[in-house]
Amino acid sequence: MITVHNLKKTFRTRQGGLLRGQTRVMEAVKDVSFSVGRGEIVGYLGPNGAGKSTSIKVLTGLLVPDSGQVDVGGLVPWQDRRAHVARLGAVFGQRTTLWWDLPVTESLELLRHIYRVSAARFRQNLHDFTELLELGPFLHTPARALSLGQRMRADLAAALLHDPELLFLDEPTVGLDVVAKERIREFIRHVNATREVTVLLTTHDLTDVERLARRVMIIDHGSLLYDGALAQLQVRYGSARELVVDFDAAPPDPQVPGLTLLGADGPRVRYGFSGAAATPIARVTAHAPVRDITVKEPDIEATIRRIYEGGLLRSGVA
Ligand SMILES: Nc1ncnc2c1ncn2[C@@H]1O[C@H](COP(=O)(O)OP(=O)(O)OP(=O)(O)O)[C@@H](O)[C@H]1O
Repeated sequence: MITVHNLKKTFRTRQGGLLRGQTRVMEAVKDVSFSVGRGEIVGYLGPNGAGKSTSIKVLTGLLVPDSGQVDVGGLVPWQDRRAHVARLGAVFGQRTTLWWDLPVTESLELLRHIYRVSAARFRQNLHDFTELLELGPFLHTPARALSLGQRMRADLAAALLHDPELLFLDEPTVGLDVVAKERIREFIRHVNATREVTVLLTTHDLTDVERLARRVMIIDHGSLLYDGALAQLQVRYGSARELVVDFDAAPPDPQVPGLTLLGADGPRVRYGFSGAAATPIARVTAHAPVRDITVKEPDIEATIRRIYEGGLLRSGVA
């Protein structure tokens, strides 16, 4: 569906202040290559200023790269803009594509004309999305009067009305409460599964990624640092699993062979380990009488933070 090869995009800006007049060159995307198959959901992650929006803008045809090849379903986005745009949808959590003063239905009706969606197809999609996203109660409300959650649901319907093959989602759950977030994610999963829509998801909410994407790409300073399975990221770069043990009494020597001692606080001792928990648990219970044991899984948020902070993978794409 998407093939990107050696993509490079540089911005040149005139400096102000002391450096007035000098040109600053910012390599927003340095040398990025990846491909995404039809029907995949891929999380596209990176800290602020990493190069995500720039690469997405190239993929949507809004920006022309300095060099590199991009193919989206057989088209070059910035060359075949009209045909390309007809096949993609986008939702930006931070802003709406709906007309601010128009009732939602009228915005959808306008989009139907812009995208030349047949009347029958429009009726069917509107019916499906109204049901799935529960749009009914606010279809006749102007966008400006919608709650954030309602606005996001209406925007999703608007983005999918013309049956795009590819959907760009930029912070689709930002600012929503947990229930509203889950609803949006459920809908995205549904359209991906039933319509085979390919989804590129940019978000700072890692729960979105965990719930939706099996694959993640991580970009920083314009270079792709990781492209692979989310689960593999945890195995390779996550911190160890943790065993929290409550002994009957504080053990005189909390060290247990084969386990990494992380900390001891009276009878509660924490150990790090990798792999299955059975052996570490057996070792601990053989060490001293135990009252309770819990296994704490490594936190994806912490893993990604470590990658951003330490440039853990900077040596190349994993
Ligand atoms: N039009 C532009 N002119 C000059 N510099 C730009 C322009 N657009 C982006 N940049 C710079 O390119 C770099 C990458 O920006 P980009 O917007 O792609 O990052 P991002 O990963 O999307 O960040 P965020 O998560 O904050 O949206 C940044 O240093 C940014 O300042």
